[in-house]
Amino acid sequence: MTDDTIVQAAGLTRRFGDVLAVDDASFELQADRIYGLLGRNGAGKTTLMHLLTGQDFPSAGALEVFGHAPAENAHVLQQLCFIKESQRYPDDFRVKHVLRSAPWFFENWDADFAEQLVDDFQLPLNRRIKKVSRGQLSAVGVIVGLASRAPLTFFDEPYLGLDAVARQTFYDRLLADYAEHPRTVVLSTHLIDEVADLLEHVLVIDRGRIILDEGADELRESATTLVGARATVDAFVGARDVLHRDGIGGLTSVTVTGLTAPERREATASGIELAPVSLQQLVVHLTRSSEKEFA
Ligand SMILES: Nc1ncnc2c1ncn2[C@@H]1O[C@H](COP(=O)(O)OP(=O)(O)OP(=O)(O)O)[C@@H](O)[C@H]1O
Repeated sequence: MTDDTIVQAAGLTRRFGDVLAVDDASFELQADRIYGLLGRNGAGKTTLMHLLTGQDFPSAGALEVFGHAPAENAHVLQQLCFIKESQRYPDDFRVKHVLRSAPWFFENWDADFAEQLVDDFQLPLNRRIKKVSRGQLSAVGVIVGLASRAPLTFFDEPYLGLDAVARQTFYDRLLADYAEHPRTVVLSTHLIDEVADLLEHVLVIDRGRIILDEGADELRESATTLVGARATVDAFVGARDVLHRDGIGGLTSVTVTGLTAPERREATASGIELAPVSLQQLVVHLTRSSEKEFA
């Protein structure tokens, strides 16, 4: 733990009957960093965020957010913002009412920034929330999440219904605003490649367990795909840890972890091509190999 640690989870567990939605998770979140919380459907992402935002209680384990258990703790909760797709609003609320009430909940609320974002996303301020399109509803969430400037902001798959242009606007505004107003952002998403450049740290959860907790740069450098003649590649790979293997005819492509600089030179010298592995590929490989372990 460092002075910058704002979340500390040790053995955090949430059980629903015989389902371990979060299973013995131990990790920390640091101040002023953008995290990706990645995992397959049902992996436990939303449950973990519910625990971190005090909307649910752990079955076991210890959890501190800004130094305290988050549930029913006003001091902690006022520093959090949780944006989720299923957000409910009062029946008669219009878009403008959501934005007008936001300053009651978020002390860092920036109304000018919110107004600019309304323009960016072309939101109809006077329309009833019940009548806005799915994408517009997501945009309302994105605007609240950004303009609240909460010290710890969670976006749980915020993009549903947003088209590609609007998603890019979200990523651009998030990055620009984060540079001026650093805070901690946790982004849960399936669109890993789209957000890969945004993320500074990645947590991968699989069947409730944290199977990866690493800096995005280290992660990108941690695996390489070797492409070349099958015999040459196989000879080079030897007994290495293989994440993925693919091939067609005499050509093969093998993804391995942990290549040193001299090993990379050696591979290139023997005619093997080295290709980077995208974050998405890496997460897919990792969750697949963890599936095999369970099998
Ligand atoms: N209230 C609940 N009662 C029973 N089981 C639950 C409950 N909430 C979640 N679960 C189960 O816990 C597991 C984790 O669910 P969770 O919603 O956290 O996953 P997720 O990673 O957010 O999935 P997705 O990407 O599909 O949204 C799933 O197996 C889910 O069915």
